[in-house]
Amino acid sequence: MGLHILVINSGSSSIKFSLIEVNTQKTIISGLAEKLGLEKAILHTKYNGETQTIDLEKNNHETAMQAILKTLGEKGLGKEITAVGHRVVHGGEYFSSSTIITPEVLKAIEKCVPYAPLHNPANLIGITGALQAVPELPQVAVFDTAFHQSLPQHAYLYAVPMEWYKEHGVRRYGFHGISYRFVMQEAAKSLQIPLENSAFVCAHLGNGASITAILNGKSVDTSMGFTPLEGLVMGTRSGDLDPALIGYLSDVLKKDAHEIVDMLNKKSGLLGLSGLSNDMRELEAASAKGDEHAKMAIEIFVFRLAKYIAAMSVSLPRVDALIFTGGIGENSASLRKKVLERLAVLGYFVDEAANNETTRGKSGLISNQQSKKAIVINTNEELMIAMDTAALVKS
Ligand SMILES: Nc1ncnc2c1ncn2[C@@H]1O[C@H](COP(=O)(O)OP(=O)(O)O)[C@@H](O)[C@H]1O
Ligand SMILES: CC(=O)OP(=O)(O)O
Ligand SMILES: [Mg+2]
Repeated sequence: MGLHILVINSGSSSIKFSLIEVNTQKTIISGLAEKLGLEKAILHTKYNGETQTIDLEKNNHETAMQAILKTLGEKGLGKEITAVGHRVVHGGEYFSSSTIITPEVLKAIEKCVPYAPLHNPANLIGITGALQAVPELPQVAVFDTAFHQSLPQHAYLYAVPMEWYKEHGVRRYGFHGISYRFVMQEAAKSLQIPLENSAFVCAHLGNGASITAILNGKSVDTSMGFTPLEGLVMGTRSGDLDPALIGYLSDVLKKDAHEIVDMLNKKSGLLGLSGLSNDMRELEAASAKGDEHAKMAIEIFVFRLAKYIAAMSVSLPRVDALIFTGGIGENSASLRKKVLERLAVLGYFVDEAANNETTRGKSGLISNQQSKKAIVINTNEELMIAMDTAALVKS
């Protein structure tokens, strides 16, 4: 019997889980506990092609973790778990790779809470919930930031007083590293390029969106910064803007800086522009029906992304391939086409047939013979977490 890893991605109001058999890379069972902290928390489970939904007795993360483990137990899967792997969003400068969770590791993750007040507290609750529920199992933390610890100083420092970096950790950290690590390996395999001698620009376009320049398997530049707010236009996040806006808006809206930042995180991006939705699928449907705001939101998303692809190209000596991943990158053929059209100046040209609707959700090249290579790669953050966890537990 191979190693079975329970992967936990604990967010502020949800816990996503999957049980992964590492040797076969199969997901045996997966699910989502949602509406935690709200009125009626529920747990959805997908097993053997069937979906089951149950109400949770209490609406907190501990109850959700217990319910997840109980469900695994009822299906006879509880005893098979070898270890638990957790996604942790912010590891600061403490972690450049995944690590077995010890009391010291927990303390370091706690120290990063002020850097990621939306994410790290939820990650910690997921970890403590699992430690309470299955104290006998090894637990591993896999960080979104770790992959970007290879950033050179010129890419991670902001042009602000140096004391801010030295005393307060003000720098660009970068995120989505779990996805980038998985996707670059898959891209190298698919293009038959050795990873140690490769140069990729990789766009991870999900609800959160970022882009990274990857040289020889290492991050050398990335669009997200001190927090996951910087860079591209996202579902509900603004991405880049003039920081002077925070002072101005604080005055005219009579809100403090934290409230403004909260609105930049939760009420901006595609949602703010369209006034309709943070969801690209819904915006594409609305745009097709003539909704001008949805159309504009998509255009701004595409424009910023194309600009960033150009910028990231400058961080590399050459570009072997442009990679699209994440829910939008993997599924939206029309968005990829719009982006490549803006990149003709860099030598990218779409292959209409390869990039058509029937290739939705599939990995593969989408550029034509004359073009520099552009490729879609499906990400799998859960599998990456499971593989890291298995490797640490084995060693
Ligand atoms: N067929 C599709 N066409 C366009 N956008 C899609 C499609 N499928 C998923 N998406 C978009 O992908 C985004 C979610 O990406 P995903 O990577 O699943 O999110 P998360 O960051 O929450 O993991 C949403 O904006 C969703 O609308
Ligand atoms: C770090 C981050 O932005 O994560 P997500 O895309 O899951 O929101
Ligand atoms: Mg995501």
